[in-house]
Amino acid sequence: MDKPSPIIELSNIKTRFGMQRIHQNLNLQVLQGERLALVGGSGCGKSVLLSELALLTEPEAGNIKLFGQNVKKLSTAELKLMRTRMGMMFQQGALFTSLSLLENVMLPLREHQKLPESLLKELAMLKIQLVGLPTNAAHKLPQELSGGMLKRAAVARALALDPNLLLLDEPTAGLDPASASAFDELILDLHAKLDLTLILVTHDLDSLWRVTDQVAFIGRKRVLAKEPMKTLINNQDPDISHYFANTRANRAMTSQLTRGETS
Ligand SMILES: Nc1ncnc2c1ncn2[C@@H]1O[C@H](COP(=O)(O)OP(=O)(O)OP(=O)(O)O)[C@@H](O)[C@H]1O
Repeated sequence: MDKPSPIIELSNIKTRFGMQRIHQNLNLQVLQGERLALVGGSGCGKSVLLSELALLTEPEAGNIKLFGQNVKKLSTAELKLMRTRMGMMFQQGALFTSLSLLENVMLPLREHQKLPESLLKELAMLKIQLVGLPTNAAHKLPQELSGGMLKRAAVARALALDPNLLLLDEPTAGLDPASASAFDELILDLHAKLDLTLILVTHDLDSLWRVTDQVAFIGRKRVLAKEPMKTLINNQDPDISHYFANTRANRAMTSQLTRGETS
């Protein structure tokens, strides 16, 4: 089998807000099909990096290559097309509260695909079912859904345009352990069914063990390591070992050992 090609190549990314330097010469490569988490201490710039990858914000300097193309060289129309190849799930779901779940999922379809209304509805319903939501949830408003359902709804919207790359910002934050675990299984299932590359920002150690095959650790304003959880946990870099040296990490490792490894 051919070696997977890089879907993301970040080189020498520099980001700052005013005097605050966030990334300094950050490099990262993500291969097609990977299930990668971005981890690191609070405020190290994980969400900012995710929004740069989603082309929502621009770094101060450096190169971003997505799907083999340098984004700086793309026209406005090409950038718009590239955005449709990425689905982003925001931390708070970011659904429009005045629209039903169905209408929320139809929004990106309506914007990008000139299709009859009935077909748009049908496509949106398929996405709602794909994320394991009951069809009767489609006509509910976001505030009528539970936390776990809201997360699934946000994923349904992120998948509306059949993206190749799915970006998830703290997908299990705020969920109870059973819902978080069910959400991890959903992500794994979608990855397998839809041939996706996944990038998730998470502090959830159970998700790190269960969902990812690679973890990029951000510290000292750059990527200090990119490796599977089982080697990262033993990485001797002081920032990495400090991050994992707590009881929650040990608890997750124990639970991983008892659940068996994913791959
Ligand atoms: N639009 C902005 N303007 C100014 N500062 C910002 C902006 N967005 C983020 N920051 C700052 O950049 C830093 C990195 O933020 P980011 O949200 O990426 O951190 P994070 O690693 O995701 O943290 P956490 O794990 O706590 O969510 C923080 O200090 C944050 O306050």
